[in-house]
Amino acid sequence: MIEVVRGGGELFAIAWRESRYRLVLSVVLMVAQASAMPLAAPALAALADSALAGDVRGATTAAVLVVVAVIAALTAGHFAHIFYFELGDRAVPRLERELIEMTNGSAGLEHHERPEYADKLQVLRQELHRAAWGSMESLLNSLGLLVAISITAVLLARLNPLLLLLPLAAVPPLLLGRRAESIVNAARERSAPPSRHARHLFGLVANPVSAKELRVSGLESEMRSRQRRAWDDASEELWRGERRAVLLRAAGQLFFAVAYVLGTLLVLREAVAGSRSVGDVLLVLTLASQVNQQVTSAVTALQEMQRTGRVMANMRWTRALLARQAPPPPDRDVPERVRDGIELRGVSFAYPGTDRPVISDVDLTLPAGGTVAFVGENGAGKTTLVKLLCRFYPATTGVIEVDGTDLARFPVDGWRGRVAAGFQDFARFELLARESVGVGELADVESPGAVRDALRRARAEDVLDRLEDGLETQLGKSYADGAELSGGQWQKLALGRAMMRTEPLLLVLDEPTSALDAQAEHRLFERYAAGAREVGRRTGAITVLVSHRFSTVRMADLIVVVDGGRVRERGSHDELMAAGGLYAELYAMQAAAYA
Ligand SMILES: Nc1ncnc2c1ncn2[C@@H]1O[C@H](COP(=O)(O)OP(=O)(O)OP(=O)(O)O)[C@@H](O)[C@H]1O
Repeated sequence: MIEVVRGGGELFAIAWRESRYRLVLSVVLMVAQASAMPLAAPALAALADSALAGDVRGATTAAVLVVVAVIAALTAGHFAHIFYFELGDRAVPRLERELIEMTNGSAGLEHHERPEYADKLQVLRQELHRAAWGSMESLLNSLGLLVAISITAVLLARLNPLLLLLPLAAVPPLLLGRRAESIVNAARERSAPPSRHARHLFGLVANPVSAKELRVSGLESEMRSRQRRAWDDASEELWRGERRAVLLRAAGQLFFAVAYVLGTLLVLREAVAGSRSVGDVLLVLTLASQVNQQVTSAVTALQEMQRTGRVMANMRWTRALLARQAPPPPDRDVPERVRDGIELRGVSFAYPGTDRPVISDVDLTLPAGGTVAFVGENGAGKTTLVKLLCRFYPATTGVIEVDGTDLARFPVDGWRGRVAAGFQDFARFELLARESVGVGELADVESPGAVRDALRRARAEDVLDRLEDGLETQLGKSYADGAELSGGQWQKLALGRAMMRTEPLLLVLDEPTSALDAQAEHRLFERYAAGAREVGRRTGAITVLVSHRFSTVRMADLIVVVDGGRVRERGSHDELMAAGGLYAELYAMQAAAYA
């Protein structure tokens, strides 16, 4: 209940900030609508009694009041709708903006690793529109209902205090309604993982990129049946919750129906005994049926408000999670150049939500101006080391220092502004080709010269030759006239993007050329290494290269062999070959495979 009140209050505050006059008008009109019907009941009773007594004047006045009340009940809500619809419409983008800013504007990627974050985000995505705007309606409805219930209670109490039990009979349906809602909520959260899995499988089956693999491996029907099973699991979970909820709500309504009949009989008995008028019987019949209506609306409004409460609570949870993740306030400026190097001391790391360390006790120096290659088998921890260097996550223990200063003391944005990176799982920006590359350094996105230079450094100019309008070609299948590129071409553009920063302190190339053939990669890195040394002389920039191809790796100044999250060997190619360890073994194996 506290969550409902808190969520309602937060929504009210958003509406107040968005437009005060719309909020005030909505409240006034909704209250007018809600109180009109209970007020029409005594007017109707007076009409009946006056008519029976032959009092034409009294009957006419009462009839006018009834008409006015009915007109207000029929129209005020519609006018209110105009205003609160706009309020809801404004609240949605406001909440969406906050959600986008929270999830994308945070410093790290930690939250993306948490399953409970994924679950809450899914609920938020599904419910945000409905909650923001449906709840604006139910918030105002609830206010109106509160007024209507109060008027009804006073009128009933004047007839017979026992009738006050009638609104009280609304409590069990309310409680059962709440219970039903939490059952549905729990079912929804339980169904989120299988439903996410089903969506993922649907994406795989529908995606042209995976379509090739699925067909070659004959996986289509297996994927379809898995997708169906996951969907069935999610639906079954939801339906089970919904069925239980419906039964609980029906039981609550039945309870109220019995109370309604008893209440009516109470006044009818007094009327038969002559102590009550026909108008009184009419009054109780009308009011009691309204109480029923009010209860149903209150339950619905409460359910809707619970949804709002949950959305707002999820927003608070996400806000708090991201606030916990916020890095400590920076107290050092990012240096203009790296003098000595980057040093990892006793660095260990486990992904958030897991306790298995994937990096253990790493002590490593990446010398300024040098090219360092990380090699090792799949899952060894190479990419994780790169992510730590980019400050996507803080190390669980240990410290990473740049020239003796803890990396965590620099502003995250400042550090990232001096990191250039190309990843194996690169993004495909379906923009103009110039923008798709240029966003690597936003300040130069409008400069065709800077973009061409970056593409040259990435040896990716040839991609432009195939584009009708060169740099100004729209890319991507989402556009009718968009040019679709091959995987290798997209990757070359991503590499060009990584080359947009001309003065990085750290350049990370995490298998950014896996879609290229080994020779192309080798040539690219030869040329690149020469350029990197040049930049290295100027800014002390360190290049970190992750590759499985030893022909590329061997040209690095320092090769680090990562194995099971630990540094197993380090040295130049010649030193490691002479040592005859894991590197020499892997090198020989690959050389034999290519021979
Ligand atoms: N987001 C994540 N959450 C939990 N564990 C992860 C996550 N990403 C990677 N891991 C685990 O961390 C370990 C190291 O993975 P990492 O991607 O760093 O290896 P890698 O050496 O780069 O492998 P590859 O050569 O296949 O790219 C693996 O056991 C992997 O399962």
